[in-house]
This record gives sequence, structure tokens and C-alpha cells, in this order.
Amino acid sequence: MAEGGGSKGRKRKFVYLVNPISGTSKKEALVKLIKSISKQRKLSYEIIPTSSTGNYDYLADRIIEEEITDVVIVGGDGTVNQVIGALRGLPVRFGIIPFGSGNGLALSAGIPKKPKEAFELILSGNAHPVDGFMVNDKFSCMLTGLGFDAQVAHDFAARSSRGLMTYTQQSIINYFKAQPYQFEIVLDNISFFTDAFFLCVANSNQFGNNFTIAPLASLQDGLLDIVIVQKMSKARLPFAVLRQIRGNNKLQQLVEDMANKNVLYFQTPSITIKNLKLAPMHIDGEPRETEESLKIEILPRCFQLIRNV
Ligand SMILES: Nc1ncnc2c1ncn2[C@@H]1O[C@H](COP(=O)(O)OP(=O)(O)OP(=O)(O)O)[C@@H](O)[C@H]1O
Repeated sequence: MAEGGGSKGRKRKFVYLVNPISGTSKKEALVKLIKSISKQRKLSYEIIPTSSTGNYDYLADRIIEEEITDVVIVGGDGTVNQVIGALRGLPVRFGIIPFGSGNGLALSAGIPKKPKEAFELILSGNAHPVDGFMVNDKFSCMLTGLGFDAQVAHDFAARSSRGLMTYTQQSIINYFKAQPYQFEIVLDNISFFTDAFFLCVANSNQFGNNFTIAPLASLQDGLLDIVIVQKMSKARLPFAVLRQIRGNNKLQQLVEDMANKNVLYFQTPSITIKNLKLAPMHIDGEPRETEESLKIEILPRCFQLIRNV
């Protein structure tokens, strides 16, 4: 896959895509700030709402015709996934002003949490290539999960309130109900069966709210970090997950004793997962219809993101 399109050397033209429902705080003050600073600096800009269906065909055409250089996403990871998934092949830089419940990709990219600071970073225009990955035909840029955390994402989506509190409540409820699912893992040199509470494929070392499940994941290393939390007693489960979150588990070579390890942690550019018991799935925190077989492949340096490195 070719490196994501840039827009160096052209006069900047901004489109701000604002998600009206993401996160828990209001966006009016930010929109006001964007308008006033852009006018002051005589920048070409437009503010439009995000698409609830994730269809950005109209914008793709406009980016080409009007030579738009910067697409700035004001929203959370679900919005980031939809916008970048739809427009990543085009010669634009992406910016993020984090306004979701978690903001995993933004945190992982060193984008400030404060909207004003994130906006200042966007104006600097300092863009770098970032990896994404495909889950069958679906784009993911942060983290895709099967099992426990996906069930939490499904239940969270069904709740009317958002935010960290609701997410924590759903996690606790699901912990008591959690059962392992059966998977077959197929890699280039090895394949094996596992019963696992959950399985994560990560490109980002953040899942939002400073929570990490793959501490060594990098946005630009051309690799996926795979974390498999295998079947164990419920009493041991929180400690095993904590160990992983704290970065106490080293990356492993998958050779022997795999069944005896609570958590498997390894890196690979591609993986096939046979989801034998149809464990629920999320992609970048959004609940998605699960599938029986998932071919997952890294897309190295597939888009340009304005970020601190
Ligand atoms: N104009 C719109 N009207 C209604 N819903 C929208 C609109 N645009 C996008 N959406 C939906 O908003 C949902 C939530 O967005 P997002 O994931 O960005 O926020 P969040 O869930 O609060 O944050 P995070 O994913 O970081 O936890 C997505 O499912 C997306 O489809």
C-alpha cells in the first residue's frame, strides 16, 4: 500500500467535520474559536456536521475538485474511523480535535486533549504517516476486539448516556457474565486453537482514557499487536489483565507452552482469526456485526495525521 497522500506546498483549505453527538461536552466554544482564529488568519475553512452513516462520497469529490488540503475531525474514535476509512486514499492531511468518550487514536498520536491546544497543533500542519489495518473489508485505525470488550462496546452503544462512568459500569456487569470463546489463530508459520475471554488486534497503544491493552503498539511500525486473554479462573482474570496493561508482559515467540500462558502477546503484519463461536466484535470501539473468519492485515503508512511525535 502506498504511503498516505500528503498536501505539502499547497495553500491550505480546511474542512472541519463536527460530530454533533460524540463525547459528553459541548462543542459550541470550539466552533466559535475555529471561526474567529480562521477569520483572523484569513484561512479558507468550512465547518460541516459528520455523516451519521459514515458516507463521505460527496466530500471525496469536493476534496479533488476544490483542492481541500486538511480534513479535521471533531469527534471520537468512531468518527475518526469513518472519516479516515472513507477518505484515506486522497491527498489530504487529517487532524483530530478529540471530542469522544475515549479518544484512543488521538492520545496515542500525542494530540493534546484540550480542544484549543489540539486546534493549535492542527494549524501547525505537522503531519506524519500512520498505519491502519483492514478487518476483511472494513478499515480500522486503532483497535479491533473480539469477545469481552466487544460485548462491552455493544452494550455501551445501547445505553442512552455516554462517557467513562457508563463504560465502567458496562465493563463490571460484563465481567460477571463473561465466558471464553473459541478461536483458531492462523499465522504464516503456526496455527493453533485457543479459548479466550477476549482477543485484541491493536495498532495504537491507547484505547482511550489512558487505558492500554497493547503497551508496545506503535502507529508507524508496520505491525499489529495481538493480545489474547486466554481462559483462566475469574479470580485470576483481573490480575492477568492488569499485568498486561502495566506492560509487564514481554512480547512472545509463539512456540511452546502457549496453553499455559494466561495472556499471549505478539506482533505480526497479518493474521487470520476463525471466530468459531461467533464472539461479538468491535472496530475502533464501535460495535460491528461479527464474522466467522477474519483476515486482518496492516496497511503501512496509509494516511497522514497531524500529530506530535
Ligand atoms: N451527524 C451525526 N448525527 C448522529 N450521529 C452521528 C453523526 N455523525 C456521526 N455519528 C455517530 O456518532 C457515533 C459516536 O461517535 P464517536 O465514536 O466519535 O464518539 P464517542 O463514542 O463519544 O467517542 P469514542 O469512540 O472515542 O469513545 C458514531 O456511531 C457515528 O456514526
